[in-house]
Amino acid sequence: MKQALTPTGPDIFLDNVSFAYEKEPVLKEISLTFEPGRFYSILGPNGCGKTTLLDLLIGHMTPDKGRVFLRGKELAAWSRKKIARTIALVSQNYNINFPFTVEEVIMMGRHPWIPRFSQPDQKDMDRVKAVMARTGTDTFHDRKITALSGGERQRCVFARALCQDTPILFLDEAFSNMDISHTLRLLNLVKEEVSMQNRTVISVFHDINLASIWSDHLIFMKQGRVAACGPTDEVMNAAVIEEVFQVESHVAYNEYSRARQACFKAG
Ligand SMILES: Nc1ncnc2c1ncn2[C@@H]1O[C@H](COP(=O)(O)OP(=O)(O)OP(=O)(O)O)[C@@H](O)[C@H]1O
Repeated sequence: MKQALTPTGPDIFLDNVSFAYEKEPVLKEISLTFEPGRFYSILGPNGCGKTTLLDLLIGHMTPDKGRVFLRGKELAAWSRKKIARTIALVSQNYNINFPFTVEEVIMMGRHPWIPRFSQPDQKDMDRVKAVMARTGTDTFHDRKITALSGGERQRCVFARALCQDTPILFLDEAFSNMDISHTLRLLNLVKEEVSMQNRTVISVFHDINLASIWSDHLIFMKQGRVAACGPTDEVMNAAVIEEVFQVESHVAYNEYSRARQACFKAG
């Protein structure tokens, strides 16, 4: 996946990145390239560094070694506002404890685009309405976020990120609390955004089979390193799953889902 940097090149490029919170490195010598208009999924065991990787890619933390480039320019040189106009994150940890309404929370996604000391204009309001309709959050738009179920809240946070209208979208276990119907609805929506708007999506998944159906590329991580990465059809196999998760599986192409799927057995 690694390639030379060019102005029209990748959206994100990591060059030999390492990072530690304390003494032990959590990410070790990671080099990756993310091209525009593709859906990437990051998979791997608990604690292998998936969320930490997304945090580095959005500039919440800086690498101890190596460099991160966003659209050809080192991330360290980007302002917070410019990053917010370029990358939206649906975080695993979204604690909203103030009783904002759903509509107010989704409108927060427009903030990087609203000039300082200004109010949202008609365009912002229209955008929020359109996203609420697409995500099914319009049915509870006036309810307090603090009074919603886990899945409803997650849909609301997803809608806020979509409203941010960024070319790059990070999803960190963004569907973990959603039922299958809402998960499929939003994954189809994301896929549409990737193909119609040329958005780049990087999603952390625990469900290998969902990742396989929706992703163009898979990145398997293990103990802070990239264990395997490449086009989904090439890396979605039993040997990789066993190496990364230490579980046996049977992996084969499935006609119905039109993707390679893994089966597991008890015992
Ligand atoms: N703020 C922190 N301070 C110290 N260590 C941390 C901190 N955040 C995460 N870690 C550690 O870094 C490692 C990687 O954590 P990370 O959250 O990136 O894993 P993950 O792959 O996203 O895990 P999961 O699948 O459980 O969400 C873990 O061992 C974790 O305990």
